Order: sequence, then structure tokens, then C-alpha cells
Amino acid sequence: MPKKRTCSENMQDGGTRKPRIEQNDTAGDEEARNQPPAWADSRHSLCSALPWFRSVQGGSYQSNKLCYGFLLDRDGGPRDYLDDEIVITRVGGDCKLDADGNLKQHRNQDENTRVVESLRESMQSGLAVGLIIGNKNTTIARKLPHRFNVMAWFRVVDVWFEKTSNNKTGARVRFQKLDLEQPSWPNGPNELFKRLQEVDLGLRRYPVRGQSADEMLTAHFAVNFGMPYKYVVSVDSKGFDEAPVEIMFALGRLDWATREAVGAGARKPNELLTVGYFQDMSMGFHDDGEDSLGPTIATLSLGSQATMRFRLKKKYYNGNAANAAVLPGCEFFEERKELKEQHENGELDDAEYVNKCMELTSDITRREAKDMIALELHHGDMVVMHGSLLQKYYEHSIASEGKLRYALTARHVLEEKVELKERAKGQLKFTADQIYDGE
Ligand SMILES: O=C(O)CCC(=O)C(=O)O
Ligand SMILES: [Fe+2]
Repeated sequence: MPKKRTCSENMQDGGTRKPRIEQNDTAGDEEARNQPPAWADSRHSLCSALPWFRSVQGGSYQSNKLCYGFLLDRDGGPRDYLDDEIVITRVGGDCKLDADGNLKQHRNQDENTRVVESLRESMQSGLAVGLIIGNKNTTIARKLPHRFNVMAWFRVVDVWFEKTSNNKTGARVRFQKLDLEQPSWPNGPNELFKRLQEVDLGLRRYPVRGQSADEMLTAHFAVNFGMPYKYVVSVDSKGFDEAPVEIMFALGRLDWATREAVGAGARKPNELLTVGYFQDMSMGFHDDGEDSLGPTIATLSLGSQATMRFRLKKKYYNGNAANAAVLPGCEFFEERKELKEQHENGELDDAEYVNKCMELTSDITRREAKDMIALELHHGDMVVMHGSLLQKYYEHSIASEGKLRYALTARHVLEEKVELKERAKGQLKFTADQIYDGE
């Protein structure tokens, strides 16, 4: 198969390249994901590098009555919208700075305004328009790596007129990203994945508990922040006040995912376990049902793909009378369900019920349950597990497939289960940029 062209090649790279940071096994495409496909630190080098933006002034480049390139710089006003796939902004031009330094429409625009005409022509002919974002743009509310950063190819999907706050008529435009399959830049999970590799999180392999004679280490790396959390291993925990910002940034996302999945009443995460997996590392079947935990567990996956499997625990899968729960997917589900009903409506007394259950299971070899669900987890995916019964009856495992994966899991540890002197570790205060609202 021919190698897919990166957008750097397509868009002409105007800047120097950074060392490659691999996000998964298709390393060739990664550079483009973590940096803009092209950038420049001055307007002059931007315009000399990009044939589709030969415009040393103004916010757009036109040629032959077509708009080829569009720059998003400075304040676009409160009605602007910008994400990596949709951009809504004023078309620019005919503006002046007012006394407060805000850009205001100073002349009316109409269908004959040159930039409006060229945007309409590009829309009608379906021309790809290159979008560039400058670090003076205030709508994006994010620190950009360069003075001018190429976003991607977009197409014009609408041009219209609105009354501006100073009662002029100004034109507005809506762009949509051309190739929605192409990974976007800037992209939160990509940035976070890259930065997690650059900070020393303190990840280490811990001894598995109860294996002291011949010390066995876990097949993954771990580090915990916030409330102390003990699972099959006793990881040390540092307070959130000592956590790198990357951890707090991930926690902001997981806090959002918890509320999205469970509702505003969800218990706020106060602990975050980061697990690192190199190639073929894994976490065997286990539950997260420690009695010190609340019922909601949210995980953000970064990097290589992994498979998360869920299955019934062995004792519920094989079942017996003592395990009253008859759960879908267990052996002899239909038969056991019927026996249970007969017991409940008095057709079978306790002894008969126990006997019949024993008869059912006596001649099968007790074995592990088959997987009920196998979830493929991709870079940027979040999984929220909710409900204590999920942890009581089911167990889950993780097998990581590529070279490097991080799983950041946020839980709520019950305060009363934590020693008094440790409780402050779980106290968290987000800064504005760590709060995530799904955008
Ligand atoms: O690696 C994952 O996605 C989840 C890890 C997990 O199950 C855990 O930390 O308890
Ligand atoms: Fe788990």
C-alpha cells in the first residue's frame, strides 16, 4: 500500500521539524498529529512558504476571485466559534480598532465586498481553503506553539451578513474541515500523550502483594496521586498539590466524563492512578470493588490500542445456591433462573432448591467464564464503569497491544477509609485551563 501522505507534505512545511514522538505504531503520521502541519514565526516566512497564502497583510488571500487561505488571528468577537472541525468567524476587512482596543466593523459589507465574493466563489467551486491560526487569536483559549500555525484544509460552507454591535453590516463565514478522517491538530489527547512522556511521573513496577518470598513485579508501571489507593499492589500516593499539571489536566477530563455518564450527583474523583504499559504488557482479571471505593471509575486511554475484557467472576458463572444471583451469561442460565423462580414462589423448599442447583453444576468442570464484552480502546477513549454490582459480579482485564500506552483512572476513595493525616492528598483545586467541558 502506498504510504499515506502526511499533511506536512501536502501543505508545505514552512518551519523546522521537531523530533518525532510516537503515539502509536504508525509513527510516520505522528509528527503531523503533535505539531501543526506547517508553521512560521513571522508573517513574511508564512507568506513565502505557503503558495496559498501570499498575503502579507489582511486576513485572507485571494487570487482569480477565489479565496485560497484564511488567517484567524486576534480577537474575533464573542460570536466566533472555533474547534478543530468547525470555524465560524467574521470575514474580516473593513474593521478598525476602537478606543478600547476591540476590532469593530467600520464600513458596511455586502455581496460586492471583495473577500465576500471570493469566499462565495470558493464555496461554489468547492475549493479547499487553508486555515491558519495565529497566537493572537483569543477564541481558541489555548497556548499555541508558533506565531502562525496551519490548521488543515477546510471548505466554505456558508457566508452571510449580520448586524454588528455598532450597527454596521458585517459578513460572517463558516468553514468545515475537509477531511474529517485526518487526525486534527491541535488535539488534547495527542498533546497530553506527548507531555506525559516528557515529565517524570514516578512510574514504577511494584511488587505484587502476598508474593514476598520470590518478589514478583506487576506487568505494568503505576503511580498514584490524590487519596491513597491500594489494589493488588500498594502504590505510594502523592497529594494532588504535588501532581504534575498533566495529571490535573487528565483529571479535569475524567471529572467531566464521570459527570456526563452518571450525572451531576456523581461523587467527585479524588484519586488518579496512572498505569503505563510497554509492548505486550497487561493487567490481569481483577475488579475495582475495594470497599474503600465509590461506585464510579473513569479511565482515559492514551497511546496504543488495548482490549478491555469483561467477564462474570468464576463463582457467579458456575453458580450455586449460595450465590443467589442468577446472572445473564452464567452456565445453565435458563435452568437456574427457573429453579430460582420455583424457590421464590414456594414450589421448591430450601433443601430441594440447593439439591437441584447442585445437580445442575455437579458434572460440569468448573471453568472461567467466557468474555461478555471485549472493548477496543483507542487513543483518547474514555470508559466509565458505574455501579458497585458491576465490580461485585464481573471482573475486567487489559491487554495493551502497541509500544506505549497510558491508562489514567480516576476514582472516588471514601474519606472515612483513609487515615486522617492522608486525607489532604485528595483535595483538589482545578485551575481554569484544567476544567474540561467536552469541547
Ligand atoms: O488499563 C486500563 O485501561 C484500566 C486499568 C484498570 O483496570 C485499573 O487500573 O484498575
Ligand atoms: Fe481495573
